Amino acid sequence: MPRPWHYSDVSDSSDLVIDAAGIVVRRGPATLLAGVDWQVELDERWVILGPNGAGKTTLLKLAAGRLHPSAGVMRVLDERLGRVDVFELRPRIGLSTAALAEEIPADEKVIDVVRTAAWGLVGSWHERYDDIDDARARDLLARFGVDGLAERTYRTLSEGERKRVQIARALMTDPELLLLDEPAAGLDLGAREILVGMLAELAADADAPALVMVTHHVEEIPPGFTHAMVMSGGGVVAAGLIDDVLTSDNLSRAFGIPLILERRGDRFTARAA
Ligand SMILES: Nc1ncnc2c1ncn2[C@@H]1O[C@H](COP(=O)(O)OP(=O)(O)OP(=O)(O)O)[C@@H](O)[C@H]1O
Repeated sequence: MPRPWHYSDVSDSSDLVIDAAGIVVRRGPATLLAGVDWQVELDERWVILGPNGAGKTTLLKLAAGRLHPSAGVMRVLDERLGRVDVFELRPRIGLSTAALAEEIPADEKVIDVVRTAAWGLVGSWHERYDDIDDARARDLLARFGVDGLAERTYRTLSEGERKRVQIARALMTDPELLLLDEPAAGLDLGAREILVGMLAELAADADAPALVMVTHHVEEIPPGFTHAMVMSGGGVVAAGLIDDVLTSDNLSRAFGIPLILERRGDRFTARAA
């Protein structure tokens, strides 16, 4: 079976990694996204915020090439969804979601959770790995401070350790775009702060892919994130530079209650007004 991609692949894509114009997603009578415009460049780090049901995960699925718009034009890494072979596009995009994590077999070894991404698999089968795969997987685990757990069974890890393994896995194919859906969900305060610190390091790395992170909590926004989108009811309340978009007004509009957003240094907090 040929490998679907090579680490040395050089992309000739432009700096625009996501270009969404007038995106509508309908499911039966429901409109999940109602005319979303969004552009993301290679060196940008985005956070997407919004209440339950706002359409955040739906937008992330589009960006991951796992959903097509009902209307509008969605280009990801210079490829237009609907015209590109998504199986060629997907290895260029790192994705970490709770739904993907649920597919990891409980008895899988941690190193295999990461390595199998090289084959686009979840769960090892009879695939063979080159030394380069093994070294890359171990480097990524080390980057997230979990290399000492490489031979452990995935199910024996704490939630915080699992989340870090999932992000290491999402980076395995050296993607040009990394999409993280609620990476800090369910973590205790210490585990959250460790993860936020690691994502801040990733955000500061000029060689890192473009980053898009969905979260419910402004406290989880890593330092160094440059842009924000606030969503509500399938639409965009505001999108752009983080300082312009993350305001008490925009959050209050999106969540439907008066909120006060405060920034201290490079971190945010929010509470009811
Ligand atoms: N297949 C579907 N058919 C009908 N409605 C759907 C379908 N999938 C999602 N929805 C609805 O679309 C809306 C947006 O869902 P989405 O998961 O994108 O929201 P979200 O902002 O990620 O929410 P959360 O913060 O709760 O994860 C929700 O109201 C959801 O119930």
